[in-house]
Amino acid sequence: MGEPLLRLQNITKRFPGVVANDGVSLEVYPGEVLALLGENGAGKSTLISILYGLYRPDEGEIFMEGRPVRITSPVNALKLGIGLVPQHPTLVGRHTVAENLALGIGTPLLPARRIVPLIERIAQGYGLAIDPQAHVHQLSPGEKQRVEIVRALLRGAKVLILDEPTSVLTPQEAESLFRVMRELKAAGKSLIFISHKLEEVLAIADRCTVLRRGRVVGSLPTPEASKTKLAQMMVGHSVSFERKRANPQMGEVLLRVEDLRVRSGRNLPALRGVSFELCAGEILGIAGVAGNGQSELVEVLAGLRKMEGGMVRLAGQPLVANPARLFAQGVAHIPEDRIHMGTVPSMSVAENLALRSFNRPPFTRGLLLNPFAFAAHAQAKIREYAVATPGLHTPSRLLSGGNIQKVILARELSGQPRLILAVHPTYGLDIGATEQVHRVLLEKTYQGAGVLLVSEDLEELLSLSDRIAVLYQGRLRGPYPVGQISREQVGLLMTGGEA
Ligand SMILES: Nc1ncnc2c1ncn2[C@@H]1O[C@H](COP(=O)(O)OP(=O)(O)OP(=O)(O)O)[C@@H](O)[C@H]1O
Repeated sequence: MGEPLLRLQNITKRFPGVVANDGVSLEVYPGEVLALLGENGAGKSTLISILYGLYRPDEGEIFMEGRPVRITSPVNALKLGIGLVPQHPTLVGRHTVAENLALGIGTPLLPARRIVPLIERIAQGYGLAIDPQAHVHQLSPGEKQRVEIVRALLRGAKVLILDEPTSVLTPQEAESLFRVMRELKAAGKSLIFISHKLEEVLAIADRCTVLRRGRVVGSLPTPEASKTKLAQMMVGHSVSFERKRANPQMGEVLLRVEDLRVRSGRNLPALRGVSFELCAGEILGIAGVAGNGQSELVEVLAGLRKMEGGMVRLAGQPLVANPARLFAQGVAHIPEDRIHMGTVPSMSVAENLALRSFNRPPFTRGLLLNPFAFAAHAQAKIREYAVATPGLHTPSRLLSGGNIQKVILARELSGQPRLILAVHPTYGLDIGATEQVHRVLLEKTYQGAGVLLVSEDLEELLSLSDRIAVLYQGRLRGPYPVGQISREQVGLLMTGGEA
């Protein structure tokens, strides 16, 4: 394969209480897609942050085209030819694509019009469909991602790091991203691809490197890999991939939504007359590209947003728009913005785990808080949900994304919720944690809870839901029983097409 384009040798990065990267060595060759896999907290983001100049390693060396380099900042990383396509685009919404790409290109005053031909050349060369004159706020998640790819290429990236790039894409958009990735490969670029979705990894990667607890547990060429083998390497034991739903026991109608109309934060119509029912014991999947009314729907049901019109009944009673009362009535909410809405980042893991019930026994003793109860509760939940944390008193902002999600799940799903509003409940979770969340959600339905599952992950929706509905521009299509609609049909409805 010749000389690697990028080589890491014995990279170690320590944080208080954890070794996030422990002697990591890996290499990426020109024209290769390397998948980087690992459980939550395995050290993937830390490694990327080192490559992109956000963190400095404590030990180890990095070589670019055979020469040792020190990556001191993102600007420096780009100069060396390392570009990052972030999970959440960092573009300025009110500017055009060309204006965004002209920003920070090294010559800050490059006029946007001079950059248009450059953008067009790159876009055409790699099959990236983007319009340089479009305003960024009008773009879909897939289009924004393409702009980020062009930005990295425009600045001369030879190695492109794609951090969970398909998590916000429809199946059709993901396919077109893969076509672009193949073009980039053919042009000799190296790609580092991070994903928890093993089907994708097998479809696009040339080699897979698996991290566990900060160490490389192995690298293998994709033709020698399988889902079972990779999962085994990641979690250290075997994992099953069967369709998970069996014998739903549906009860009475639990939630009835009639002609619901809601305005968004920007006072635009977000839901334009949505009606559906959800039964006790049922999982109703809501598919859709982000921004089509999903957030507003869940916020209304969680008591966080006012309705403009229509009716919502929970167990026959009109819904009271008060989050604390709804929680007391058994409505659990796994929010979309888990860091800001789901946790208090500066509070400890133990405190975050008790946030919903800290003012009740056993957490109170008379007028005082009982620290032993907090600790005992936290220890039990950390064990049950396998939260990787240096300790009970670690502020939750220091946990990896997946582990913050586990803290929220552990808190919201304890007790006996009747209605679970689960928004992307496994977003960013590794396969082991995903399995566990799925198991808990299924268990809750067997105990009679109804689940509204909002997800962008079609595999998840199809493997868990009993029925699936699609939100597109504030209108609901379906619900359809899950056996009667294919993955491709859901994908088409998500982009406004006909199934
Ligand atoms: N700034 C920090 N301070 C302290 N600990 C940190 C910091 N950043 C990461 N860690 C810890 O380092 C370990 C590796 O985390 P990292 O975010 O790299 O994992 P990851 O593989 O990207 O996980 P995920 O899939 O959940 O994003 C975790 O135990 C995490 O809690």
